[in-house]
Amino acid sequence: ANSNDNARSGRSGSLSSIPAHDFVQKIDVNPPKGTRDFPPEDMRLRNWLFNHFREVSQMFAFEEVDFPVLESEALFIRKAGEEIRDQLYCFEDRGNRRVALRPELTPSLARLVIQKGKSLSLPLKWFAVGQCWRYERMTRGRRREHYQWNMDIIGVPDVTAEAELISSIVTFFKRIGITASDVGFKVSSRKVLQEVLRCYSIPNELFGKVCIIIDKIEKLPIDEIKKELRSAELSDEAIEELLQVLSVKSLAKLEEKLGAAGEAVSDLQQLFSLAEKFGYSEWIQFDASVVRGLAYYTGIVFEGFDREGKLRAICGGGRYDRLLSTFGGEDIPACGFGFGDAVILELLKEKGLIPEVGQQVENIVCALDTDLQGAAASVATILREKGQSVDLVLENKPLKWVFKRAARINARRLILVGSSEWEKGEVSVKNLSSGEQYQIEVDRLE
Ligand SMILES: CC(=O)Nc1cnc2ccccc2c1
Repeated sequence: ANSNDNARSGRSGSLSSIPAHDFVQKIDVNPPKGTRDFPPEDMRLRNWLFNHFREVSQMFAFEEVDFPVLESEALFIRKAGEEIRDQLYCFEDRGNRRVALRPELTPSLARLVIQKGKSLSLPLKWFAVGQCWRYERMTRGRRREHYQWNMDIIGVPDVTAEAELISSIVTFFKRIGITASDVGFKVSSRKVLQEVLRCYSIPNELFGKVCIIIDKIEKLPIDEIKKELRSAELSDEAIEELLQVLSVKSLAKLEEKLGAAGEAVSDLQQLFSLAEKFGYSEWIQFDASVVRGLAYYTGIVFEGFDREGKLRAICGGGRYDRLLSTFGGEDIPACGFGFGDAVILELLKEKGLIPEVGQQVENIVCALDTDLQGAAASVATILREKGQSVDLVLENKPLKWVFKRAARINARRLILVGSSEWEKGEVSVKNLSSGEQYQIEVDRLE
């Protein structure tokens, strides 16, 4: 039995005579593997970032939504060989239900759209900022959670929707000081793959799987890619043609290859001309090799990248016109993107753009002796009712301590409640930036 048992059974004398600390097992005070705490300074930076996510979303008239972090596992079971599936944080709950911590937000959004069905008036413009999870063997020491900003447009079949989404991300980048020389967007369409596969009469079911294999093209040796494509029943001829098309460097060359009649070329041409109207042409480039690693994309796909090539993709998205029917709903055209909270902070660090977000408190209020603690509380309440922030000193502390705290919380002014002033209904105020000092009736404080 461990020492706790002794304590409980009292075998070793009465508890009070023994310091409790002998018995309590120290728990691990770190957060679970792959997860983070957000102490105040980190939380201020996170709020700074998420406030920009929200302000841009609202500037584009998107409405905020959210979903449970816990979903039925079935929502994420796809058979296309995605990494996100291999790392699903899934388990059986105490009701023997197969559940999962969401690895992404889009399937939950699709579920809610189906649930709401006809009561929704299209188009929907929804955004969310939510924590997403993956279960990786800690061999890779990577994080198991991150926060993702998503924006989705549901009910618009035109590439005007994708153009709008890219515009919102460009707006976000500009707000935080990132320029077109720092990052760009690689843009392509999965209809390119579709048109090639159709020439080789590859069945549609294989489309998702082929995309997931192609998405690994920069991570695996080309022979491995070919091997996986062969095991997906593609002929060598189809594989060669596929890899050929994926290396096309311009929209003009693509048109030569696929002809101008196909949707792939016309969608991309429309997107690039819209980009000009939106004013973000210098942010985007055609890159046939972009397919993204999610099986459900069906059209335009794009990803934000750092031009120095040091970091992983900053964000990514695309059109997913067939997702709802995979859950038994009626298909509604849709597109969206996901923007994680990790890579962007690495980029901001690289560019020296991490903002100084200190605590900002307007007032620190302190009673000069204990029998004025109530008076100090009433002063704090008056100021708070005027909408001001107040750090009320809650114990009888020496002035030296109060000044140190005032500096640490970056208070604008110090309000001292002293007996002689209080008898006149006044307090004494010290402006902590100018040093100016004066007495004033509390009601005249603003
Ligand atoms: C760089 C990083 O933290 N990526 C990350 C971290 N956690 C995740 C959790 C779920 C899905 C994708 C994830 C991706």
